[in-house]
Amino acid sequence: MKSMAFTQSHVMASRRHLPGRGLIDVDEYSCNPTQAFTFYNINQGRFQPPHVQMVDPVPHDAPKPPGYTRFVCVADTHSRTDHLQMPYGDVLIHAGDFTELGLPSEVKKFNDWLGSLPYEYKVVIAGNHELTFDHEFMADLIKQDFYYFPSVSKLKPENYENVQSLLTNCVYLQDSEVTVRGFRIYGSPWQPWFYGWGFNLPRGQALLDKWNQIPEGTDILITHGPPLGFLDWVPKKLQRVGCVELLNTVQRRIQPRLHVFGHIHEGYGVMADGTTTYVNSSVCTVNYQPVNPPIVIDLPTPRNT
Ligand SMILES: Nc1nc2c(ncn2[C@@H]2O[C@H](COP(=O)(O)O)[C@@H](O)[C@H]2O)c(=O)[nH]1
Ligand SMILES: [Mn+2]
Ligand SMILES: [Mn+2]
Repeated sequence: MKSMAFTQSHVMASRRHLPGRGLIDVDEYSCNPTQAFTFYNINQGRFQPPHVQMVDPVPHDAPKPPGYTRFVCVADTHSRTDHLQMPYGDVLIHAGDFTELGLPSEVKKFNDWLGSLPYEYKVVIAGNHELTFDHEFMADLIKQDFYYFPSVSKLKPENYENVQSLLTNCVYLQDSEVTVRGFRIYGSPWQPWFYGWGFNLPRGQALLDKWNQIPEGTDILITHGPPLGFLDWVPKKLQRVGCVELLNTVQRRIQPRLHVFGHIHEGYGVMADGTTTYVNSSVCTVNYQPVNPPIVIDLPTPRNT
């Protein structure tokens, strides 16, 4: 795919030509995303240029155009922010996996880092590594005889029950929304089951039930995992692992301007489909080295703000 310079006018022009928005059903290829990608690519050209393109992110030193809001997107920092160079911007978005295990000490360290950053707004969701944020996961964990996560298992409930309250330096979203600078931003931590971490759900109806909670009119969607076909390739397995129902929800119902995620560290980068810009902002590589720079995206600020 060839790279293009991202312009919002390109997006606005293409948005008008999309088919009507509809209710999403479970996809027939839901449980096999690699097969889904192949089928939809060959039969529908769904992931092909000219609509689908790689995008060059905005250089960190580029001046912000007048009337725009600058978003600085990160994910998968995994408690490794000490040497991260953060660019200028208005709104920080963190798309989950800010810790290794969701230990309160890690959450406090992350919150201190957030407090040191100058952004006007900081919007954060959890990922599968924020184990203590998933109450059902924690309830199951403490019932088990064999503990997969010993340092988490030995936490006392009173030390993690209100772990969200440690995030005093950001807006934390969990299947919820916030409006900043006129942008409606919705965040959700869920991703397809993979080795029983936090916020894991089976592919199909269970995940679709979560995506059905995303309100129409959402401008910016933050999820931890990618949708099918956008920055979701796992080279070591030769697999696409994005969520098919998330793709259908994004393209056919929500059509946000921006979708920010992480989780698949190998997929770091930016793509667009003519309506939505997709950002995999994983800072860590697959070997958990925090070397990928934050991704900057400029969007025109809604006029009535
Ligand atoms: N084959 C799959 N690999 C996956 C999936 N989800 C994650 N991964 C791999 O793990 C790393 C890191 O993820 P993390 O959540 O532990 O930080 C990711 O980069 C992939 O290599 C999956 O569903 N299928
Ligand atoms: Mn991660
Ligand atoms: Mn993850």
